[in-house]
Amino acid sequence: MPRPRFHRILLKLSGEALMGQGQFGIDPATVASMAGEIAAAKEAGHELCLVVGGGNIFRGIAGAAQGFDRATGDYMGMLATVMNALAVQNALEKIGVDTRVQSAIPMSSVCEPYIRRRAMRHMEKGRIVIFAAGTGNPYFTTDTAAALRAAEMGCDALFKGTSVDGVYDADPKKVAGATRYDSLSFNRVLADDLKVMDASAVALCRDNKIPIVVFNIRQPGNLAEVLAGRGIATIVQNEE
Ligand SMILES: Nc1ncnc2c1ncn2[C@@H]1O[C@H](COP(=O)(O)OP(=O)(O)OP(=O)(O)O)[C@@H](O)[C@H]1O
Ligand SMILES: O=c1ccn([C@@H]2O[C@H](COP(=O)(O)O)[C@@H](O)[C@H]2O)c(=O)[nH]1
Repeated sequence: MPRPRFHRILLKLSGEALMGQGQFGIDPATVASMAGEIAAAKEAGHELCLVVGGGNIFRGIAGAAQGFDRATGDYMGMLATVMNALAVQNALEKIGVDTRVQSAIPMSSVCEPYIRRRAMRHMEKGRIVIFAAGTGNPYFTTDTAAALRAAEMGCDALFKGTSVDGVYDADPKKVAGATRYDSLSFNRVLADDLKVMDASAVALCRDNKIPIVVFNIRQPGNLAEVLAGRGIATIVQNEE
């Protein structure tokens, strides 16, 4: 069954997707190619805002495992998302797309602070707003930031662009033969503890009736396909 098309979307880009074939950091060619796909989505008439992850640089939980204080590690992770946001902004502006980066941790010499009404105005003017520094709070992730900003911006859906092509009944990177869902309910994701996204993000989308579309952003051309309601992806939504 074709999935619905959505007009205003929040696109969550996993930090890992920016690594390309590398194991760490930012691959400029990968970021440029993603920017091209985002620009095409805008050309196709979608209103877009972005949340960028930081897993290609630093995750607080990994830092804690190495002996960092968890909250300090989380702040380091949030700063990593700012670097990624600037890289995506740079790539978009190189191809003529008007953007603004807004950070949940104010850093006025680098980018705008997050101001909801200002972000809305940017979107009305056709700019792509890139939300950086997650929620600004430790013990959260950029998935929750994506759900929060999607609700605040009145988005019709949250598209999670990641390194797997949907939600499976178990982590497909760990369990051979895991089965992919085409669609499933928020409550099923939570009840089965499916870890493709953290529970707080899923609950926030459920409570605000924002469908989540999980798809593989690493596959060239996939963003356009999935936005058009085609291609391989999983839609998570409320039961009818
Ligand atoms: N049931 C499941 N279905 C699909 N993927 C799952 C599932 N359980 C765990 N995963 C894992 O979830 C990950 C998707 O999250 P992702 O890697 O995009 O992390 P992120 O924290 O959102 O981004 P970042 O790379 O910025 O940290 C995949 O790597 C996948 O292996
Ligand atoms: O609201 C937030 C968002 C993120 N963090 C920290 O940043 C890293 C990177 O984000 P990912 O979602 O893993 O890509 C995350 O591991 C946290 O350490 C945060 O503290 N608060």
